[in-house]
Amino acid sequence: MEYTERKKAVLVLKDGTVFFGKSVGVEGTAVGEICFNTGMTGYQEIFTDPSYFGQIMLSTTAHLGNYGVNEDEVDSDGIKIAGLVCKNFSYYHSRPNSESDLLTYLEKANLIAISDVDTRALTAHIRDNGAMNAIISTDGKSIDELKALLEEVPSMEGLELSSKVSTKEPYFFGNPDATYKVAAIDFGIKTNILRCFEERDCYVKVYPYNVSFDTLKEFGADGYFLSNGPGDPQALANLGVLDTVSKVLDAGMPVFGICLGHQLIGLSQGVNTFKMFSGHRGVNHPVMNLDSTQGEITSQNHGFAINKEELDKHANLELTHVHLNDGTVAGMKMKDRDVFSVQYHPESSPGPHDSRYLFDIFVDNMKKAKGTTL
Ligand SMILES: NC(=O)CC[C@H](N)C(=O)O
Repeated sequence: MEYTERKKAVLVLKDGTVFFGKSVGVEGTAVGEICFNTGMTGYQEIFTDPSYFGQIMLSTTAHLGNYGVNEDEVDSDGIKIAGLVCKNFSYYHSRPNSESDLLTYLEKANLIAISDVDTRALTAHIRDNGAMNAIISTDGKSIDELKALLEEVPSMEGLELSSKVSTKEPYFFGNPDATYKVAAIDFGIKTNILRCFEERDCYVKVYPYNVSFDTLKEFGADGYFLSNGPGDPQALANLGVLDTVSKVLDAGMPVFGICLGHQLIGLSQGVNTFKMFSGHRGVNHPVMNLDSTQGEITSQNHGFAINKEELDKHANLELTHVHLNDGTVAGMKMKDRDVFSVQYHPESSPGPHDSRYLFDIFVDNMKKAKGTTL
C-alpha cells in the first residue's frame, strides 16, 4: 500500500489529549502506558525488550524503519511492546545486512502502529504531565469510544507483568563447558544479557520468575543473576518472589541484578520502590560511578526506582551509582557480601558499552568465590 493511502489513526491519552496520525499497517486498537525512548537507533532491540511489555512505545527519533530488521538484533522471541507511535515511518530501508523491512516485521507480530504524529509535542506533553495510559486506534473508532476503552486499562502502578514474559520452563544458554555457571531468574530477561555472560565464559541456566530457591540451588551455580523485566516491582512481592530473592542473597554467593532485579534486591531488604514521574528510557543517560568518580553513558528503560532516602539509611546497602540528570539511585551494593545491582542496562542493547565492566566484576566475584586462579 502506498504511503498516501494509509488510513487515519488516532492516539488518545488518559488525560483526554488527542493526537492524529496515520496507520502504519495493521488495523486495530492497542492500549498500554505510553512511554518515550530517546534512542536514535536500536528500534528492533527496544521493540523486543520484554521490559516494555504492556507499554506503547513513543520513539522520539525522526525516522523508524530506515535500516530494516535483522534477526541478530532481537532481545527476546519477538515484539513485546503493546503499540508504537512515531514521526516518520520508512517503508523503504537500506542496510547491507538487513534481512527484511520493519513493516513486515511489525505486521507479522500484529503490532498496531501510528506514524506522522507530532512526537516532539507528545513527548513534551508526557514530560510535563507524567507517564499515563494511552490508546491508539487505526480502525476508525470514535474518540468517545476510545476514551471509554481507556477507562478499563489498569494503571502500571501495581501491575505484575513478569509472569506474562518469563520462560515457562528452565533453559540453558552458552557453552556447557564454560568456567562459570550462573543461575538466572527470568523476570523478562533480554537475550543480550545472556550473550554478555556467554562472552565471559559463563554457562547460564535461566529459570521462570517463580522458581523456588531450592530448585535454583540444584544447578550448583557460581553466581546468581536477577534479570530486568516489566511491570511494578512491588507487585512481585505478593507472589513470594522477595522471599526467593532474600534466600539468593543469603546464600553468600556473588549476585548481580539489573533493573527489575535491582529493584527486587532493594525491596527484599526493606527499601521501597516508587513510580517515577515519566521514567528513563534512552541510550544516553549519564550516570556517575561513585567509587571511580567516572561518568558512564548508559542505556536505560525503567519507570520505577529505588527510594534514595531509605537506601541512604540502610545499614547494609550502599549507593554506588547515581543518575546525573535527577540524582536518582542508579546502582547499589551490599556491604557485607558480593551483591551489586544497577538500575540501568549494562548489556546496552541498544546503547553504548561504557558499563559492560559490571559483567566483568560479577565474573571476577565468581572467580574469587571459586578460589581459582584462572
Ligand atoms: N528494564 C526493567 O527491568 C524495568 C523495571 C521496571 N519494570 C520499571 O519500569 O522500572
